[in-house]
Amino acid sequence: MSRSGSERAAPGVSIDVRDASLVVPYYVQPEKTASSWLSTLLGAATAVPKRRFATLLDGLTFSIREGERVALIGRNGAGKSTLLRVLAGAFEPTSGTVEARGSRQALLSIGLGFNPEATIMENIFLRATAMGMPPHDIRHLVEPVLEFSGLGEVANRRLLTLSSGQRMRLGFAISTAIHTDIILLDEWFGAGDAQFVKRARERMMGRVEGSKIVVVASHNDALLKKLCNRGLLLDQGKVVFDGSVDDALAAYRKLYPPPSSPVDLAKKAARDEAKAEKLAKAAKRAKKLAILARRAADAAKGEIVEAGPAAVATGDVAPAPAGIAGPQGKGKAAG
Ligand SMILES: Nc1ncnc2c1ncn2[C@@H]1O[C@H](COP(=O)(O)OP(=O)(O)OP(=O)(O)O)[C@@H](O)[C@H]1O
Repeated sequence: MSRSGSERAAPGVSIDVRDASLVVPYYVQPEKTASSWLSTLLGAATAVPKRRFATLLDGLTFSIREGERVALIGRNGAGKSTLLRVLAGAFEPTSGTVEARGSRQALLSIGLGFNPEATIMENIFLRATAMGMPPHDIRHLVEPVLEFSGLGEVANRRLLTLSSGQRMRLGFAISTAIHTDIILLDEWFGAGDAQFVKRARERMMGRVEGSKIVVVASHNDALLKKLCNRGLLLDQGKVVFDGSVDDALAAYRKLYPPPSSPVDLAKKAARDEAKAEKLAKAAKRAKKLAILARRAADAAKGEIVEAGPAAVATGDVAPAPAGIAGPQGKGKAAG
């Protein structure tokens, strides 16, 4: 790793993670082989699930300072979203510490924290309260949120009457309505109609530019290169590389080489076929040479060879004369 996690904390906006781990319990059904649907049903109803523990984050230590825009890189299940949740304060690490200085805003799950029975207006209040905003600030937030989400006309309808795209708009509008020092983003999303997506992107870029620390988890290399100036590579809940985005992406590709494209696969198949053809030709030539060599050896011993030159020329193995069986060159014709 090219950066040390033991730098001293500087004043200002920062995130310090020290030996943080997150271990969670989960339950698994015991494996059973049932002989009939009835025993399958009974087994499922009576089996006691077993408790296991999963280490989602494993002894992470790093610091993020003002001006840093960190890309979280890693394959599916590496722990990126879990780490973002820990950085956002939604999950407490089971050991170690996470200290964040500065106001934080996380865009993790846009629809999280909504009450489907409450109206859109009420949901704006609920969500903004959950984000820690004082009531007098929330009042100023309502109009801009309704305007940005384009839901002003239906502000008094219950949330459950909205489409999923409309809910996403509302969630996005609320989450990005305020400026914070630290912004935590999970994947770049593109839901909604093209016009909204364009506005959402513009707003997001504005928020990213106006934030002092940005942490973004994404599988979009181009986006990460554009947004970030530091890359953390996660693998199985551990930070396995910390450095520039380009170097982190290169380390990721080294760890998990990308699968070949269909074009590459077709080219490789053609190369393999040509190689196999070459090998077959070489084997045929070797066979001919072996026959010629054997004949020469037989001739030298003064024996009669029972194969015509045409057969040898076409590459076929010289047949034994009819009625006489046995391996070639073993003196079948001599008797
Ligand atoms: N509540 C849970 N109980 C047990 N395992 C969990 C739980 N939540 C997540 N996991 C596991 O933790 C691991 C990390 O998940 P996480 O969502 O952080 O990965 P990720 O890097 O964000 O993946 P992706 O790129 O797919 O979004 C996964 O193996 C996942 O199955």
